[in-house]
Amino acid sequence: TRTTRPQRLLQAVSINAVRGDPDSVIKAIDHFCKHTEWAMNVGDEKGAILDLVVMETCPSTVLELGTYCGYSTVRITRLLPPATKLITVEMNPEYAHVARQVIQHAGLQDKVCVLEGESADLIPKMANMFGIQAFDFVFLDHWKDHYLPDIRLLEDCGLLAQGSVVLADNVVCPGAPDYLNYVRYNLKYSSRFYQAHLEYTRVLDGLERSEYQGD
Ligand SMILES: Nc1ncnc2c1ncn2[C@@H]1O[C@H](/C=C/CNC(=O)c2cc([N+](=O)[O-])cc(O)c2O)[C@@H](O)[C@H]1O
Ligand SMILES: [Mg+2]
Repeated sequence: TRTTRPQRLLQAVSINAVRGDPDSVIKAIDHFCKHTEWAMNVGDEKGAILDLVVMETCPSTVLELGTYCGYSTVRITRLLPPATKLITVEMNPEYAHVARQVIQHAGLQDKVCVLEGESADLIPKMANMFGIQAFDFVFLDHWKDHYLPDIRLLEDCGLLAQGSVVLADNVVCPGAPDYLNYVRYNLKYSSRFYQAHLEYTRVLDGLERSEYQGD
């Protein structure tokens, strides 16, 4: 049977990227998506904004929803100090398997936990599973209609604290209007928009950074 896009992306990484070198993994995926086959990774332009927000946040605990092939997982984790942990949630077992191999190729497997399952099922279990209080940084890049229910679930589970930063991909394209409305017109968040383009295209898109103001 034909290979899947994630499998073809992984093959490009294993052929073109240097083992243990996260930047070469990122470059190999961006090259694959620009010259061979588009894939829904956050990409290089929005990825540079993601890098800046991660670096200014200096998070100790990180959550990502929607691992896909692990591109943004590698982007974020390569910037984290040794003691930190990143939890990334992926409901598709085949994508999770590809992501684990991409993360391993980057040499970042010891700093990442790829959790297989649906975010709504796993979020309520995280505090106990990992002995954490709150997430310092959350990256939303899963189904766009899950952004709003999942940020509310994170609040209800006490997994956001004052200063927690939530960064959401694709708030213009494909868009997450209910989520945007919630974080922009709600005193619990201080929100700002970073204009950019949809990965590997000239279509307008952007990221929304929302800082939790505390209960
Ligand atoms: N509730 C949940 N729990 C766990 N994993 C979940 C989940 N919902 C979705 N996922 C996973 O997250 C990824 C989906 C991403 C949707 N992005 C997109 O649909 C998307 C589309 C475009 N686009 O169309 O141009 C551009 C982009 O940057 C995009 O992120 C898939 O790997 C999927 O299995
Ligand atoms: Mg995205």
